[in-house]
Amino acid sequence: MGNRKQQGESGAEQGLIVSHFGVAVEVLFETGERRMVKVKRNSGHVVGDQVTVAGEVLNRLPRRTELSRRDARGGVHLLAANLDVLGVVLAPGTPSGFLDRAIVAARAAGLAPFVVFNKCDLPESAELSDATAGVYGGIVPFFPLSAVTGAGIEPLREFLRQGHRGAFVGTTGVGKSSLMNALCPELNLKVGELSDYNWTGRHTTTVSSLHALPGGGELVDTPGFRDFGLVDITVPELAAWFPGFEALQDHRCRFNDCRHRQEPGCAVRDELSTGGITQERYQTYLLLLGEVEALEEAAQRRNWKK
Ligand SMILES: Nc1nc2c(ncn2[C@@H]2O[C@H](COP(=O)(O)OP(=O)(O)OP(=O)(O)O)[C@@H](O)[C@H]2O)c(=O)[nH]1
Ligand SMILES: [Zn+2]
Repeated sequence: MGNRKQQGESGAEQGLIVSHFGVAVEVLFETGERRMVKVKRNSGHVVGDQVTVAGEVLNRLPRRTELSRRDARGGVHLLAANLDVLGVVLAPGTPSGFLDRAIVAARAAGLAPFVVFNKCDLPESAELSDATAGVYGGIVPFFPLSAVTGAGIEPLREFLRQGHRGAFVGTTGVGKSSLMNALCPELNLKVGELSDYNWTGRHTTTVSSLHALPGGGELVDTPGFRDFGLVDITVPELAAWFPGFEALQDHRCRFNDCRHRQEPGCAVRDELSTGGITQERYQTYLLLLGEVEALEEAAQRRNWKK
C-alpha cells in the first residue's frame, strides 16, 4: 500500500478497467472520470483489473481472482479479473452436469457461485426449478425468475446490491443476454455511448465490459463467457469442490489426491455413512468423475502422439 501512495505522488491515478476494446481499455478512475488508454493487443489486461495510469502508461495491480476458460487445445483464456460471484444460469433443457461443472469451476477460481433458474414463466419450468432448488437450494443461493416478465428478479437484484461483482455463465439460449438487459436498464444506451470512443478508427466492437447496477453491484458482460457452455474442470478440482461435498472443508480425506471412490480414510465415504453427504449427490459425483477422467485421459493420449 505504501507503493500506492508513491505512485499517487508521481502523478499516477488508480482506476478500474471497465471496457476492453483489444487495442485500448476504458478506465474508470476513483474520481469518477473515464478515459481510454491504449494497450498492446496481448497485454493480458482484462475487465475488472485494478490499474494505475500515469499519462499513457498503465500498470496492473495484483488480482484477487481470475476467471479463465480452457479451450479444446488446452489454451487458457482469461475472461475477467477480481470477480467475487458467478451466476450459473439454467433453463429447461440445460444439459445435466452443467451446473455441477460450473459450480466447481467457480469455486476453483475463488468465486462464490449462485444459481439463476430462468424462464420460470414457462409451464414446464415449475417442476424442474423446484427439483433443482431441492438439491442446490441449501448449497448455493438460488434465484428462480423470468428475465422476460421480471417475476422473481428482485431478490437477485437485492443479492447483487450487496456489492458483489459478478458475471453470468450458461449454455446458449438460457437467457444470459435477456437477464443482463433486465438488470442493467442503461445497457443499450451505454453500448451506444461507447461507440463514440471509436478514435482508433478500427476495432470498434467492445470485447468485454463492466456495468455498474443501479443501487449497487456490478456485472461483467464478456462474449467469451458464452463458450463456458463446455465448462472444463480437472479431477482434483472436482474432488475438492463438488457441490454437496462442503463437509470436506472441515473433514479431510487421508490422501490429498483422494478421488473418493475406494480410498482408505475417505471423508466423503464417512459423510455418506452418516448422511452428511447424500447418496444422490455421491452418485452424481461418480458419474461426473468418470466423465472428467475420460476427458483427461483422451487429452493425455493426444499429447503422447505429438
Ligand atoms: N419464456 C422466456 N423466454 C426467455 C426468457 N429469457 C430469455 N428468453 C428467450 O430465450 C431466447 C434466448 O435468450 P438470450 O438472452 O439471447 O440467451 P443467451 O443465453 O444470451 O444466448 P446466447 O447469446 O446464445 O448465449 C430468446 O428467444 C429469449 O427471448 C424468459 O425468462 N422466459
Ligand atoms: Zn476421499
